Amino acid sequence: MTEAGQEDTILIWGAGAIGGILGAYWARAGHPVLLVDIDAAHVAACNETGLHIEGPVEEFIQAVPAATPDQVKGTFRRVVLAVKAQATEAAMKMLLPHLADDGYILSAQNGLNEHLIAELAGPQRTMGAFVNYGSDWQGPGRILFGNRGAVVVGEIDGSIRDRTREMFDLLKVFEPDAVLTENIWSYLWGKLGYGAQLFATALTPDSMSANFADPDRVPVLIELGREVMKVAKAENIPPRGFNGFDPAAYSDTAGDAEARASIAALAAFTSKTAKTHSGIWRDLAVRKRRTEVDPQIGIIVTIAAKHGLDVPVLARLVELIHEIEDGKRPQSKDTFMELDKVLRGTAAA
Ligand SMILES: NC(=O)C1=CN([C@@H]2O[C@H](COP(=O)(O)OP(=O)(O)OC[C@H]3O[C@@H](n4cnc5c(N)ncnc54)[C@H](OP(=O)(O)O)[C@@H]3O)[C@@H](O)[C@H]2O)C=CC1
Ligand SMILES: CC(C)(CO)C(=O)C(=O)O
Repeated sequence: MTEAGQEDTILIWGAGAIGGILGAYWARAGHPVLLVDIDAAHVAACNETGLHIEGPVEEFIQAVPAATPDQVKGTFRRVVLAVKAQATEAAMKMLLPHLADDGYILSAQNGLNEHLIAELAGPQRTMGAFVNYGSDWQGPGRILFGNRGAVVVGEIDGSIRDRTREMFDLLKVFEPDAVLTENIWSYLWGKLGYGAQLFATALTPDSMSANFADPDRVPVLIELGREVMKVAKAENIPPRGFNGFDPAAYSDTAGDAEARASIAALAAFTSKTAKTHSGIWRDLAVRKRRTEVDPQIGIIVTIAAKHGLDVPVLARLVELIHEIEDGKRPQSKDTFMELDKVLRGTAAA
């Protein structure tokens, strides 16, 4: 599909909601891009009719070359990995033969995938990113761009290199307010806090905003933020805020008023998107597939245990998501309120 020697083409591995948007914007701006996805129908649609970006942010159709993994030839200097976290290892095995020795992989994912990428590709070939824009893969060749959101790039060792500035400039093509950081882990841990809250919203059929606005659910949402921030502190990471999520509001020195204000800000931010529900909700309710709960939330429980910390609400959240995945529980407010029982110490042993 792509000839050897085309090292400057940006390879986007995983061309769904997040990768597809990046690819469409970069291609429109004249950057050479190749989308790679295991969904053959999506690849065919991108090649035949172009990628349709839909929704309130911008609507356009962009021609972008696309390939399935087996069709990719040659090596590339810049690879963006945008698969779900649980697909990282399999995708890495497919893409590593195509990564130039002096190239890098940018993780445009939720979670701490940069650790696994660094293990497999080497820390020198790993770059971190935090993305909080909202998008949904709708079907072959169609992606909803629901809302703009924070976009941050940084090296995993905190250095700022020519390649980091180059990627920063590329991200600004797509998101003018993108940020270049010397501490990408701060943002990734901030997103883990927000991510835990989003996983809880996916226990119900309700929108993200309706969950954040429900007074019954606020204590649990606050506690999830607090548990994640406690673990971040033990890891010596000072989490950064974005788009209504204020990590300081969940610290051990903050009171309920600060935490409630952050939840209200999240209710407001999530009310202004065409992507009304999280990707987790979508995996469960629409795509009927397993979620990223183990690499995103399970990993926090594991890290907490290493520090001797108790995170019972996070641990129960992992169980409840698995029970929904396994068809043992519905997405309902009752399921959400199982977390409240843990918080109040009234859960059955
Ligand atoms: N969507 C959003 O609004 C946001 C998502 N994120 C994060 O971004 C990451 C990507 O999520 P998102 O774009 O939503 O996910 P999508 O499922 O929309 O896109 C991922 C794409 O990668 C494909 N894929 C899976 N395995 C491989 C592989 N081995 N090689 C090539 N392609 C593969 C998938 O195919 P198939 O579906 O057939 O498996 C799918 O088309 C996740 O970590 C998510 O949490 C972060 C912020 C916002
Ligand atoms: C923050 C959000 C909701 C995208 O905006 C997300 O990360 C998700 O869908 O999981």
